[in-house]
Amino acid sequence: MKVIISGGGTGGHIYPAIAIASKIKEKHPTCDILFIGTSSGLESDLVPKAGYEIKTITVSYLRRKISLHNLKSAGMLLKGLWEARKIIKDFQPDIVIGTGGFVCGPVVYMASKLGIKTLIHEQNVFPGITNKILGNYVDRIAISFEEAQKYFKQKNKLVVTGNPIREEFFKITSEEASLRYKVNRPLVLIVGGSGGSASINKAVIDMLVEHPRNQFEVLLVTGKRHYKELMEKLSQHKEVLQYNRIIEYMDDMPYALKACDLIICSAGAITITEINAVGKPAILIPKAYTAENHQEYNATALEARGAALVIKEKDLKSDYLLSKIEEILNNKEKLQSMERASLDASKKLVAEKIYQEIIKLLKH
Ligand SMILES: CC(=O)N[C@H]1[C@@H](OP(=O)(O)OP(=O)(O)OC[C@H]2O[C@@H](n3ccc(=O)[nH]c3=O)[C@H](O)[C@@H]2O)O[C@H](CO)[C@@H](O)[C@@H]1O
Repeated sequence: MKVIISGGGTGGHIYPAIAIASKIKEKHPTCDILFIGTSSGLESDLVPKAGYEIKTITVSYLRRKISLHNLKSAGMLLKGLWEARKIIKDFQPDIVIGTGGFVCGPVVYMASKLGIKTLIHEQNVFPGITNKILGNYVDRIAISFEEAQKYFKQKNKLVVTGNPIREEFFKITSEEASLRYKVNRPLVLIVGGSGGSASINKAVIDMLVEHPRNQFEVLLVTGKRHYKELMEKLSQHKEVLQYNRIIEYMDDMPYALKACDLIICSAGAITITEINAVGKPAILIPKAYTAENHQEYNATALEARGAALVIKEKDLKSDYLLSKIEEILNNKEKLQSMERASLDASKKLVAEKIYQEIIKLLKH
């Protein structure tokens, strides 16, 4: 069996792609899997680390207005289509899978034009533009939330699977996780998605500068591009680092998430799925600039289930954040009911369901 998987830009598109690849490998150990991404996306780092080969193509995004950039983008799109065609023809896959991000547009489109079976996976309640367009060409559309069905016209192609995440989230025990990350205070993990969030970082740093030593310990993951500047700022506030931990990227998210008592994060769909898998309560701060404001849809869906509290970026102030953290941590009943609701929202066997869809397509 030969499979091409494409998806990239941010972790929210790459980790599901890796989870699908691992499931296929588990079922077919001799299967050949090739990833297609871009050289600038996070995938060129994460995919080889996960043990898979990746080839890169040229991609750009189109802006709404006609501009010099747009003409250049159109040229790059043609180049990307041509490069994708060559890789697909050389590799001869049985199926091509897309997990979102601009890069999977030319790859999955070209595969469908070449008559190869295709499946896309959408992680969010509100679908991304690439997947919405690809919906017209692919054989199957796997979605993660029932609420997403209304945004796709091609009802007969839809299947609700949930978001596939790394197996470790289901396997690690609390004891193993605590050994790695826990101290003698409650642990509050804070992360603004795979790229970090400037507004979350600011509110948290302001909070810690004001209150460096709390009843809880903060483990802040800043995102690589924000780290240096924040650490420079903190050089005058040594006590913040004495009582809390600040890192640029968390390579060990399954352990850190399992070890924490509360997570504060932006509302990326994969992080939310991981939170539910380990049954943690969350404060969600949707990134306001995301396409069609899709993070707010993700966040509200979890809040409606009683597993999260949502703070809009415009309301995010350090004092307010501190009061909400304390309110949740100090109310055992609330904490436990949020934990239960979070676990209840978790979908099981997602990668297996997607794998079964792949097999069905290949049999036809
Ligand atoms: C700004 C933007 O448009 N973000 C989108 C992107 O998010 P983004 O990549 O930020 O989103 P997610 O929160 O969905 O996923 C992040 C992934 O990276 C991992 N991680 C993150 C930080 C870290 O230090 N270590 C680590 O391993 C998380 O565990 C998770 O697996 O794709 C998601 C899925 O389509 C969307 O819902 C998000 O809205």
